[in-house]
Amino acid sequence: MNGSSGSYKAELQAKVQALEAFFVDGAGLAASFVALPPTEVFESPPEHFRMKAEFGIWNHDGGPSYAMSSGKSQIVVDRYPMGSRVMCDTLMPAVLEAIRAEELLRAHLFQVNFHTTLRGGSIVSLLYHTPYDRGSRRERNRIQAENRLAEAPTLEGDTKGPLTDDWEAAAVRLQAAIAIGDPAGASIVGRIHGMARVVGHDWVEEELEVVGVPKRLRYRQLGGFFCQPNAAVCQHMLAWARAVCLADAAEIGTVVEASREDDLLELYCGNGNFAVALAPCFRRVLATELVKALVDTAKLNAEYNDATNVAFARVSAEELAQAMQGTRVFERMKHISLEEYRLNTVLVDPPRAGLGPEVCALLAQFPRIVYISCNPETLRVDFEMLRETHGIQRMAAFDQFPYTDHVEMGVLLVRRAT
Ligand SMILES: C[S@@+](CC[C@H](N)C(=O)[O-])C[C@H]1O[C@@H](n2cnc3c(N)ncnc32)[C@H](O)[C@@H]1O
Repeated sequence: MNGSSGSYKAELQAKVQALEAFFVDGAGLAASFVALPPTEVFESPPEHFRMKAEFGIWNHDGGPSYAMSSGKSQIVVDRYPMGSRVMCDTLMPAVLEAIRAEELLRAHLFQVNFHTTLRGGSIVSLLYHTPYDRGSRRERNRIQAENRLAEAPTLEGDTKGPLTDDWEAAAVRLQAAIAIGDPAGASIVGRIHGMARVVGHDWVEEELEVVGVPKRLRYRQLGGFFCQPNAAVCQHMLAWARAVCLADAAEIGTVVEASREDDLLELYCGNGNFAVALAPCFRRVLATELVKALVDTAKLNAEYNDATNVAFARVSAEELAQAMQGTRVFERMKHISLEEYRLNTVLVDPPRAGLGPEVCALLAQFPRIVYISCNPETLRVDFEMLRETHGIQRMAAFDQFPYTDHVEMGVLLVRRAT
């Protein structure tokens, strides 16, 4: 990356062209793709766009350094201008200085993860190899539940094992050093095998400005769980999804003060990122997600933003399909009366693996599908199923990952009249 905005734009243009060609020229797919709508392209800032990044720790003669893998080799990273400003200018130098100075922080450390925000406030996660017997499963569970390692067991004779009380004291010193450069501060989290010792919180709070939303949206984001990595582009994604949902509201419901009179179903809702931003556009929203910690965070985020018309359920997309077909009943959905919803729009934002046949069959029943995809290959496979009933009406490329081949897509699929 050379950081010049000219080269950024040229790279993005090439990426979008490749994406369009991929959809039009795909083997056996050309016939229904030739009439693609023009791609709406949403740029990233050319620098300091990544809110989250992970670095390996490479120990060499000059002391530990940050490293990233490139093919089979490791590249030392001295400066990382793709990382957010606070990550690049404050956190990375402070953490490196601390781990060079403090054996307690350095011993068995193999990775450092940064999670930052536009609002201010960060998490620095230090990941350690386990140098000791972790004890019985029951004991591990107890420790995990407390989210602390009050008396972390150490290797016999090794008084410097990770995550001891002495480690915590060193983490507190690191936290204080970071606060000198960044008054919003950082939490320091030591992690070993799913267990964590936390100095501060294992979460951050973000605020996003979304076109059409009068107040900034406030989100809690959990350390170690999914959230959109490029906050500036995430703001575009949320604004686009709102515009797409409202654009032809009159076709299905009646537009009342820029909101629909029908309801939204969301699958793969994560921490409520889309649900919260889309709630004012709909009468009601039913949002579902597999991971309990994310569902709990999504509920909190709905509260933060007065999104009182959103209900959440912890079910997988496949389970929801079964519930909607009436083939299974879930205790986890007992607070939801599906028959009370007027669901005409469904929004999906699946992981890289895409939707699969069971979920596509559910989606095919909806007049409108908003499909956010981090993997154009699986989007195309899913569309092979959905093309029987739906055509692509809008298509967007969100440049979440500048200077890589990856691109996030948004597609509005509308059911063809029969
Ligand atoms: C790409 S993330 C999108 C999250 C959210 N839309 C956002 O913008 O932050 C995909 C989400 O799907 C969830 N997930 C993965 N497999 C799932 C499944 N089979 N059913 C429901 N949710 C699933 C993950 O836990 C993750 O939160």
